[in-house]
Amino acid sequence: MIAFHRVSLEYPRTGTKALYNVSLEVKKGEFVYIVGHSGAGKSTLLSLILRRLLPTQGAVYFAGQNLKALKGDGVALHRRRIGMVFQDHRLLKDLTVEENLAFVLQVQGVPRREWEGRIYTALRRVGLAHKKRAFPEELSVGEAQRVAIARALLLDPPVILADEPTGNLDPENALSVLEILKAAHARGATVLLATHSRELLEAYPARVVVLKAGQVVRDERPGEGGSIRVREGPLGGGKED
Ligand SMILES: Nc1ncnc2c1ncn2[C@@H]1O[C@H](COP(=O)(O)OP(=O)(O)OP(=O)(O)O)[C@@H](O)[C@H]1O
Repeated sequence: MIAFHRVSLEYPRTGTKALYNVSLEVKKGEFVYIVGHSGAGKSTLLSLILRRLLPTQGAVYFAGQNLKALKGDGVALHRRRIGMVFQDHRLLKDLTVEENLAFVLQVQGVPRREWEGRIYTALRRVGLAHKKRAFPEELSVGEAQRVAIARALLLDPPVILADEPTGNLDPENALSVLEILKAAHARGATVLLATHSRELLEAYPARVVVLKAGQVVRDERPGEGGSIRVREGPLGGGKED
């Protein structure tokens, strides 16, 4: 589904080498944690999949297609295949929950007759159908993040990228976000989740890719090499191992 072939990424303005020679393959339907210290390159890796960035060297493939070859509409169509969730909810504050979701459907050209059903399904999946008329500031932090996930899942994208989606949440809300992502995974989505949270990895063991200073230093699936437990260091405890 997603493949990195010897990808390096240098940010041109600062010369920061954020990724170096990363090769990685994620199969359709996999659930993958991306972990590593702050600055290890997790967000950069997700931005390359979104094609917000192009590699300085190497290539990123999505469903067999080199993302570098996408032009014009191709980029927008590519991004439709991806549901993106960030640490902050990024909801539009002057729109209600249902208007926030309708806005996405409008932008994506979904026929108006489908809006109500799609919005209801998406909100029900995150347990917030009863909040459709609330404004973002009338929601708790956890609820707002669940609405943001509902928005990301509106078009049933085959791939979900979540960049530290539980970073602002208490453990209970973090686990409910994980449950929603697990359910999307169970419906067949490929999920990449960048996180510092050891609790998530323990609550739902899955493949773990560890980045350190822009390189993949570990890549383990549950049951492989005995354990997927990641040591104290790479989860962002602040000290290098
Ligand atoms: N737009 C940018 N321009 C220049 N350098 C950048 C940019 N974005 C990130 N970097 C640098 O690239 C490196 C990787 O950053 P990245 O955001 O990918 O790390 P991360 O693992 O997601 O960190 P965090 O856990 O703090 O979000 C860091 O050294 C960072 O300072």
